[in-house]
Amino acid sequence: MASLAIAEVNKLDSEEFIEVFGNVVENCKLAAAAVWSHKPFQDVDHLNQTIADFLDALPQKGKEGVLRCHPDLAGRLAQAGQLTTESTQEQKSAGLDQLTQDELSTLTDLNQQYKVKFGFPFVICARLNKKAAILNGLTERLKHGAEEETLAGVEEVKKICRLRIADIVTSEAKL
Ligand SMILES: NC(=O)N[C@H]1NC(=O)NC1=O
Repeated sequence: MASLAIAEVNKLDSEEFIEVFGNVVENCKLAAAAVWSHKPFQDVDHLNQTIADFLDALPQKGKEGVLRCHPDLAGRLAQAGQLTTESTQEQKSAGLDQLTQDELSTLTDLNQQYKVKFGFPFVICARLNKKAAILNGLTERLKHGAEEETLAGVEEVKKICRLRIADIVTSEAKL
């Protein structure tokens, strides 16, 4: 539900901006707090790019920390109904609330192997993937090296972020 024009975004003070954009990177208000100082944003692409630049500029440990702010797909918080509103919708859109017992135990097992190997959770943009693509992606990405996988995870965070921002900011048609 897009409701804010970029001109209105540019008028938000830092507190309001963090309130509105504090979860575009899951559980990471710091990202919103950091990019606020780059306003005015010319358009929604500029806002997206500023967040992407912030994520890219983080050192390896910072990127890992951002990934660690994400809940497991169909994990403990999902089972307990304790995900953020955004994550709840996203996981639902991928069909992760409709897994069979077998699929759930496969996903739980792969998530666990992934965390043991890399030290952070598997992150993928659930709105752009259905459950089969998520299970395949997880199996494939388990074969990666740590640095490669940190970068893959951050690219997924950017996709999640772009879609969340599209729900908040109207994108003006370019004439
Ligand atoms: N672990 C993980 O990928 N979580 C996320 N993915 C997504 O689209 N929303 C999330 O919370």
